[in-house]
Amino acid sequence: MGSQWTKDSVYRKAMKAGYRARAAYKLLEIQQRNGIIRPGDNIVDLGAAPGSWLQVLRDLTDGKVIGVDLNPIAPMEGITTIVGDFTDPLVQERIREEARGVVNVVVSDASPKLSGQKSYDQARAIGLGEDALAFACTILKPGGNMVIKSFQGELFGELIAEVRKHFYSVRGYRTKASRKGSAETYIIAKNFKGTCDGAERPL
Ligand SMILES: C[S@@+](CC[C@H](N)C(=O)[O-])C[C@H]1O[C@@H](n2cnc3c(N)ncnc32)[C@H](O)[C@@H]1O
Repeated sequence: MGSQWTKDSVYRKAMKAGYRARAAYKLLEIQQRNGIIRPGDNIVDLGAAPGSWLQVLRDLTDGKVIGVDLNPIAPMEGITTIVGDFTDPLVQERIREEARGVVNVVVSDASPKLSGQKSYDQARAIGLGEDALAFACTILKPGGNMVIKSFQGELFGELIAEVRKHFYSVRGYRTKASRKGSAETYIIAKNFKGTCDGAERPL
């Protein structure tokens, strides 16, 4: 994960366990506390490289798992990977084709390259969360669940309000595996209403 990821104890634990990144523990905790994934679910993972969430997802479901990232993801048995920008309509079309009809869960751990300028980085991260939500609304099955990586800050409230328009149950959740002092907060959205703000649902 580049130089942002120092070799702290969670990192060392993850490497020992065979995970590709320490982020695996964030998803494991999210699942344990929020039960977003059921066995048999078909899942799309946005911003999936290097692939530790995909490793966790593979163990949680027998359904189809699709990982998408700007960067290549080293091959993983039983996982479909797509290299591309998930906001690109052509990439979205490929995801739809691979999903072949039913997506029960969308998880997004996507984050932009950080510039170090706090408010600029937060605005871009929130924008990416909005993009993930807009896309998820076009592929998720009604009743489906979603996880969106986000950051606390002035725009966080707007994003969570937007998510609430589309899901019956929504909460912010900070994982213990997140770095100390980080504003990182995941939005846990359950029970998709099936509405898409007038946008077409191609599936
Ligand atoms: C924190 S990493 C994800 C770690 C991953 N969950 C794991 O467990 O290995 C964030 C990823 O988001 C990706 N990303 C950012 N914007 C993206 C976009 N528009 N489309 C696809 N991937 C994106 C980055 O390339 C980066 O690999």
